[in-house]
Amino acid sequence: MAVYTEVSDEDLRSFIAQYDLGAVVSCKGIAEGVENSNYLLVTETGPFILTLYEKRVDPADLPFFLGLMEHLSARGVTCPLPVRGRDGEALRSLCGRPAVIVTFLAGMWPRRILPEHCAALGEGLARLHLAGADFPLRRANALSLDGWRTLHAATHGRADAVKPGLAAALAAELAELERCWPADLPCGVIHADLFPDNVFFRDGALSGLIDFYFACNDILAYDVAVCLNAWCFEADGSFNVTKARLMLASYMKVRPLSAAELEALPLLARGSALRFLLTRLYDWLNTPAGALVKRKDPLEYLHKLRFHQQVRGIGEYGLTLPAGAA
Ligand SMILES: Nc1ncnc2c1ncn2[C@@H]1O[C@H](COP(=O)(O)OP(=O)(O)OP(=O)(O)O)[C@@H](O)[C@H]1O
Ligand SMILES: N[C@@H](CCO)C(=O)O
Repeated sequence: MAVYTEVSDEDLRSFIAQYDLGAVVSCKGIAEGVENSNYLLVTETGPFILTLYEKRVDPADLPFFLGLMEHLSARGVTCPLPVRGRDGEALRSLCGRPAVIVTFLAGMWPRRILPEHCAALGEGLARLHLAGADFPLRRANALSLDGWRTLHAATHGRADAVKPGLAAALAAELAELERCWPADLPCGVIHADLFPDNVFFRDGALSGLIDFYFACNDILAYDVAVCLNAWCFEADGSFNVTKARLMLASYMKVRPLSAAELEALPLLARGSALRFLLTRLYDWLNTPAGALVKRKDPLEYLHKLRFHQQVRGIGEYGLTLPAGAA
């Protein structure tokens, strides 16, 4: 469970006194997520989410994340809205951590992913990309090539303890991606972590997106590749081409992908697989025994990386190149 920082009743009462939310009715740690401490906070005026930002969030990035949620929400993308206190500020400090209250989104993330979820996700992702186009703040992707190199250096020495040969496989893949990572694809604001547990559905329809704390400016099709990995593989490791085709086709109805973006997908999917393999590996090796957080399996992403290394064309993702493309 992701509650790294315990908040005492007294600290919470004086924190909430800075808002017009009424008195606290209850505040319970949420047993999901791995990055930040999240609480379901119920006050006299309704439910909210209280987040204390932990390890991977640089406080200097919070204006980008919070501003982005406000920007997207104003353009019809349903996502949490930061709640401002009486002083007009949304971002403050609690228990020595940066902390924010955001609005509560109704809905549930899908525990069993169906093809129709993938179709809705594709459309939602494309709408997010269009809505983010005029967001004025910028944030580089801290978990792209340079960040992977740093994580690689921090995990290299112990990777083989997780799986023999993993260290060499990671070194070779990182070197290859550094050599041929695309430099001229369309960029914009991406979510960068749009896994099923960050997408809520209600009555069968996508009802909202959460967890913008990896959002940044990067290659738009990289976000599509993150979703291919997170949504289109089955629990047994097999790739579900029907889900991929539906996701990509729905995305392209809202924001068509160019031939160059489509051709780059296998490479971008390898990069995305390496990103989650490295962050999971780092956490695997560095999460203290007894921590109240469930470590995610890095090797799931080694398997996905291997899959994309074998892909020879986007036909394997259920698509054909547009007419006239090389
Ligand atoms: N605005 C919200 N409305 C409703 N529930 C929310 C909201 N924000 C977070 N939650 C709940 O808290 C859980 C964890 O939130 P979140 O995914 O943001 O945490 P995290 O630690 O950043 O996780 P991750 O590992 O996905 O990066 C979600 O799965 C959801 O159940
Ligand atoms: N979505 C990430 C965890 C949060 O970054 C993963 O599954 O590894």
